[in-house]
Amino acid sequence: MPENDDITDVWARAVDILTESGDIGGAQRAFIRLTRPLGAVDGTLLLAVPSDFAKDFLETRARVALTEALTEAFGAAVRFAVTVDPTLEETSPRVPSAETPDDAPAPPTPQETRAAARRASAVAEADAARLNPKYTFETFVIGSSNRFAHAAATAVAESPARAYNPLFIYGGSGLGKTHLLHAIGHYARSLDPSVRVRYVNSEEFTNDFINSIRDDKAEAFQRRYREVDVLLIDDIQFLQGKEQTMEEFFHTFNTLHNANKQVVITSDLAPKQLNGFEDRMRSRFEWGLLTDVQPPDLETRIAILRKKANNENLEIDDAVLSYIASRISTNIRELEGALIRVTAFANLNRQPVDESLAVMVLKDFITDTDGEDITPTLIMGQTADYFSVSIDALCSADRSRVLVNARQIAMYLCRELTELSLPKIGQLFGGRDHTTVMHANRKIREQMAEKRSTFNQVTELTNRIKQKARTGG
Ligand SMILES: Nc1ncnc2c1ncn2[C@@H]1O[C@H](COP(=O)(O)OP(=O)(O)OP(=O)(O)O)[C@@H](O)[C@H]1O
Repeated sequence: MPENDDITDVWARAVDILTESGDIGGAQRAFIRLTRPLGAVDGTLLLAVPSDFAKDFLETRARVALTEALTEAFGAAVRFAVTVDPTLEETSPRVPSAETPDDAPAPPTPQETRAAARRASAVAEADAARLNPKYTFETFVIGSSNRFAHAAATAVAESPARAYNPLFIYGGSGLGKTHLLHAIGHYARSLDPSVRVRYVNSEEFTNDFINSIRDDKAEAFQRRYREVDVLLIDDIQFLQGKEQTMEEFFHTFNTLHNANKQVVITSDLAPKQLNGFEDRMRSRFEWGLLTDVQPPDLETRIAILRKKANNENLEIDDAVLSYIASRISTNIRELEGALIRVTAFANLNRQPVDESLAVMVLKDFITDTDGEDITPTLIMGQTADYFSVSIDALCSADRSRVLVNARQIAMYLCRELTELSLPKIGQLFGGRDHTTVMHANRKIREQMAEKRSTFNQVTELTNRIKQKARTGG
């Protein structure tokens, strides 16, 4: 986080990124223009807006897009908190006034910044949970493959630290572990808004820990993870081999557990199979409840697709959903990817989504993936080639239109075709934050349904990548 002096510059950059992304509509930009950055406290940027209405807008409709833009502008994960300052309405240069430059708001004094920090700290608390609004129990489909994990997750959210502690959920990629973690956080907070929840992927935890040592901020780091009621830690397997971080996590875990605070952990493997973890750590993972998630059966896959379609207001025949569900069986992320492609194609061509269209669109997408070895290097190499750019440029900070598009497509394909986590993908693309990858992913999904060129680029590249992987690269 830069010094407060630089905050105005970085804020201006974030506003540019946000505007360029097209995520915020014309009328809504007024809210952004009225927003003033006040300063930074503990990784949280404090923003002031003139009304509750504007605050509500930033915190709900604009939350994801703004967080992503800020993170990109700062070059590190950033949260924001919003405070209402009615005097901004009069002082904001809504109508630029060349004659009265003195009307421009004066930069806040240190006292004002501190006061705003105090006012905003409650908001920052809510922000710190970092939960994806889409991953709730309402959007989670229950089937025999995840019934037990779902029940355990609900029990933990209803009575943190009193049902099972820790709750350890394990299973293959794309089977809903992250979704369940976030759902626990949402539900626990809906039952008791004062519950302090924090979600973190173990790779972010590692980076945060390393940065805290570098910046001599160990205390703030410990506060972040120890002063919570529910700690949700995703993909614990990534701590493997990171001795110091593991040690830190061990103490975090003990502190929370001793203080009767809930810990929920996910992993790709059961504790016993987690190599590179000390026995004392593995045995703690088994103190509470272990539960796995399995690949969903056909009925559950169809139900998941139906729910996704309903949530997106898409009208799709059951025959189409059955067809997609019958062809993709192991990974729910891939199942969603197939649905997106089919509906994007139908939308672009103004055609109804029927089975023959699904068969046609997915003919290359659904291939026997056995033996395929799709690596991020392969994806980056093929994407760079396709757009006639270099891999270095893909990973650089260059934000020219061609590169932004190529980079976002490559990130999207890494997410869809490999099992890499969001932070890992961000790291591969020049040390970007995981929210940048999330943004790219969403952007390309949306663009595929709106721009034929994007749809074609993604389809063509997927085919090339799968082809290369099949023939051994
Ligand atoms: N039972 C379910 N109902 C609805 N959607 C689901 C369900 N299970 C998974 N999904 C969706 O599938 C996608 C992948 O799930 P998620 O990211 O939670 O998987 P994961 O097990 O954490 O994978 P990874 O180990 O790769 O991080 C998400 O979009 C999620 O919403």
